[in-house]
Amino acid sequence: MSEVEFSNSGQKPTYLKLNVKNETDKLEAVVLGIGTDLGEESEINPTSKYHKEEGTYPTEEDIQQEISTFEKVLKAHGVKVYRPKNIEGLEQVFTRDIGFVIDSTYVVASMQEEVRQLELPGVKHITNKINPQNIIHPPKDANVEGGDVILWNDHIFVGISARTNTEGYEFIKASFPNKQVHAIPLVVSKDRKKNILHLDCTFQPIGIKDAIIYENGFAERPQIIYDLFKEEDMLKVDQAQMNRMYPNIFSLSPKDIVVERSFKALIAALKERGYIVHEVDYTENSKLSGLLRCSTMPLIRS
Ligand SMILES: NC(=O)NCCC[C@H](N)C(=O)O
Repeated sequence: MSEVEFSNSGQKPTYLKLNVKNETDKLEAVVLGIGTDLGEESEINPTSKYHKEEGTYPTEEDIQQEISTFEKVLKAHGVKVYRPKNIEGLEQVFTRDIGFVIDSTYVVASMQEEVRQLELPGVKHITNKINPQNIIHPPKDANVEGGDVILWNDHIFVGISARTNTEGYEFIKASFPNKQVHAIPLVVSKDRKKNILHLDCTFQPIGIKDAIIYENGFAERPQIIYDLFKEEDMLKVDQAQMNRMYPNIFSLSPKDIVVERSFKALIAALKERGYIVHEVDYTENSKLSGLLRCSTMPLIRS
C-alpha cells in the first residue's frame, strides 16, 4: 500500500523531493539502520566471521545503543530520520547498501548476498513515498550496493568488489549519462585485515575538496581519484586505521562530520583542517564490517 502524502483533498501526491549529489551537502533526510534483531551471528564477511569465531560478536543491545547516540546527533542537527521496519532475523543496520539516491533518482540495490536482499521490504514504507517514476532497478546479473557508490557532483565512483560487479557499474553509467562514472576495483580478500568490503571502507570525500583514503585498498591505482583530489587534501590512513573503518565517517555538512570517538588521530587531523567533529561510540558496529556511512542512506542533501 502506498504511503505518499496528499497535498490537497487527495488529488496530488506529495513525494519526497530526493536530492543527493555528493557526500557532504547539508543533510536534510536520511534512513538510519536499526539492528533491532540481528538474527544469528553471521559469517557474511571476514570481519563478522572473525568476531563470531573469537566470541566477540556484538550484542543487539550494544548495536542499538550506539545507533541511538548517532540518531540523537542527526536529530540535533535538524535531520529528518526515517527508520526501517524490523524483519525478524535480519541485520538491518547498514541501510546504505540496500538502496541509494543519485540526484533525484532512487536506485534499488541488487545484492549478491540474499540475506541482505531480504532487507529491502523493511524500507518499503519509505520508498513508497518516492515517485515511482524516479525509482530504477538494475537488470538481472548486475549487482550494485550503495556502499560501493560514492557521489562527487559530476563524478560517481563505483567500487568493483565482492558485492558490486562490472555489470552493476555499467548500469550506473548507462543510467546517469550526464555524470562521469568511474569503476574503481577494490582489494577483495579472505584476510579481514586486507579485505575491502565496499568502496566506502577505503575512500570517502569530505568537505568541498578533501578526502580520507586508505591507498592500499585498491586493486589498481585509482588515477581518477588522484586527478580530482590534490595530494595535500588527502588524509591518508594506514591499514590498522582502515580496519577500524576510519574512512567510514559521515558528513552532516561540508563542515560537520560525525566520527567514532576513538579515532583520535583522525579527529585531530580534521580539527586542524577546520572541521567540526561530532563524536559517537560506534566500535561495536564496526565488528559487523560497517560504520557510520554504512548505516545511513541519505535521501535529501541541500
Ligand atoms: N557499506 C558497507 O561497508 N556496509 C557494511 C555492510 C556490512 C554487512 N554486515 C554485510 O556484510 O553486508
